[in-house]
Amino acid sequence: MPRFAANLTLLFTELPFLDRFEAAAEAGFDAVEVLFPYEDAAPEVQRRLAAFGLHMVLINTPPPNWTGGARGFAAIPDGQDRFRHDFKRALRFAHAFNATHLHIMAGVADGDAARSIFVENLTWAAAEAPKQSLTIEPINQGDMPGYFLSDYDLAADILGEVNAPNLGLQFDAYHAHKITGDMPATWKKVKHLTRHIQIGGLPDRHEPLAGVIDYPAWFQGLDDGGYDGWVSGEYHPAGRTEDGLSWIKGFD
Ligand SMILES: O=C(O)C(=O)[C@H](O)CO
Ligand SMILES: [Mg+2]
Repeated sequence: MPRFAANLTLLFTELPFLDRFEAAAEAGFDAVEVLFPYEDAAPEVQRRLAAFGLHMVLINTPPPNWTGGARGFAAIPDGQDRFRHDFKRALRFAHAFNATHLHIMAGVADGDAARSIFVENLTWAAAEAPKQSLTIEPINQGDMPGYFLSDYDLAADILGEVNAPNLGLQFDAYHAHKITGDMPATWKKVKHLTRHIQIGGLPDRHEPLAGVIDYPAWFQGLDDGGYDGWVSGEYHPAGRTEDGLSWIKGFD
């Protein structure tokens, strides 16, 4: 089975944020990710990671206000100062947590100006943080209307143009199905670009079980294909988080 991580922004929300680390460790996870770990003091998060033997797989560059606010600044033509300021801050958090990946959020934008500023900002970020793995993630338009990056061909083109060794694709299987209608075929096209995977069930982004996407078969394919990155559960549990974790235990 792949190496699994728990997204603590979406999982274990029965508990206050800082208590989710212990719950994830007790449920059998060795690693976690947190979309926006900017509201709690970094040393407190570090303490929880160490206390429960957890690795931080990923954090995101910050939007100012996640609830109904911006979705990032990397592709916003007049948002370059904001993006660079936020990126440096995000990098400090990523270093403090020893996070494997930092996901750069593009924001809501479209057109040629957005594409060129995205390439420019990614090129700058990759040079600014040569030792940090950076990712970009296509997100479906239904969940995030107007998000700049919602196309895998565009993501592949941009990665090719930036051509930085520390920048790669974040492949969210739930978004991939929503965007292309054929997640396994999309995976085959982009797996060579991918450095992090997230998963969730279809159609409602609940547990990643067998269904529209045959997750048991796909996990086997990841193993057979030698994928050695993390696979993170990023979904809204249908009930109690602990009751829906058969996917980390071989679907028993
Ligand atoms: O929406 C997702 O799938 C993500 O992974 C983003 O990081 C933020 O929502
Ligand atoms: Mg995702």
